[in-house]
Amino acid sequence: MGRKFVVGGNWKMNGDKKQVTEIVETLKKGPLDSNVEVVVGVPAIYLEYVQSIVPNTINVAAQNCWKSPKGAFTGEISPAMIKDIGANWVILGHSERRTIFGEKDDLVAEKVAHALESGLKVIACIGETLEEREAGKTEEVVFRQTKALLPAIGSNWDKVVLAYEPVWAIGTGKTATPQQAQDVHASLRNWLSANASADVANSVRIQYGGSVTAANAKELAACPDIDGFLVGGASLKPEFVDIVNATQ
Ligand SMILES: O=C(CO)COP(=O)(O)O
Repeated sequence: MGRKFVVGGNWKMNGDKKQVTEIVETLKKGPLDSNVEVVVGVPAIYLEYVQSIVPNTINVAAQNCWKSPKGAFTGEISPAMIKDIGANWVILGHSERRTIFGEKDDLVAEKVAHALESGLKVIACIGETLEEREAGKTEEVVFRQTKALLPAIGSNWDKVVLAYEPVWAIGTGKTATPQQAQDVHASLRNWLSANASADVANSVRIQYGGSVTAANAKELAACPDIDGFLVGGASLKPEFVDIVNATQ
């Protein structure tokens, strides 16, 4: 097993040049647990700048990209462009992309396939809404979202991190309990064992995201099937260092 803990900071559409510089300074001071992989999800316009100031122990991710290398797609960026400025990761299928920008499972899958083909690593996000959870459909939804990704990922599971982010826990201060998160992560692993392979199920890292803070990170990190976090609001604050170090 030995899944390396991976913590992502999704800055979303926040920060200006001064603030992103300060965040990077805080991360450089750390100290950050060297056993943890750290990825910062940066607004497109600051990707190259942040890539130029982070130490090589910190990875930089775009928060979205398009599904082809170039062309008449006004306002979009391609995996080739992300790679060109030296970043190696992209976050895809975030619930805000799905709900606000109408991205469906199929489009997310096409983006994942193209990003992987282009040599990027992918944080692929899945998660149910409150309505779906209350209707008892959590597993049905996360399995459907993951199933759409199977052909897109193919044999590239080692380049993929799954982020389970229940939509009702994002930005709400309402964290899933460690048990709720652990249960979904464990059933995802069972599903992957049956639908991908036992090896994929054992080796893929599954992050939890949704109102993770320094105060709740340790308890969540102690769950056997939680292999990291995707952090929104708290990734803009110094407490992100403590979240990275939650397994210490
Ligand atoms: O959406 C998230 C990370 O991608 C979670 O956001 P919050 O940590 O602000 O709830």
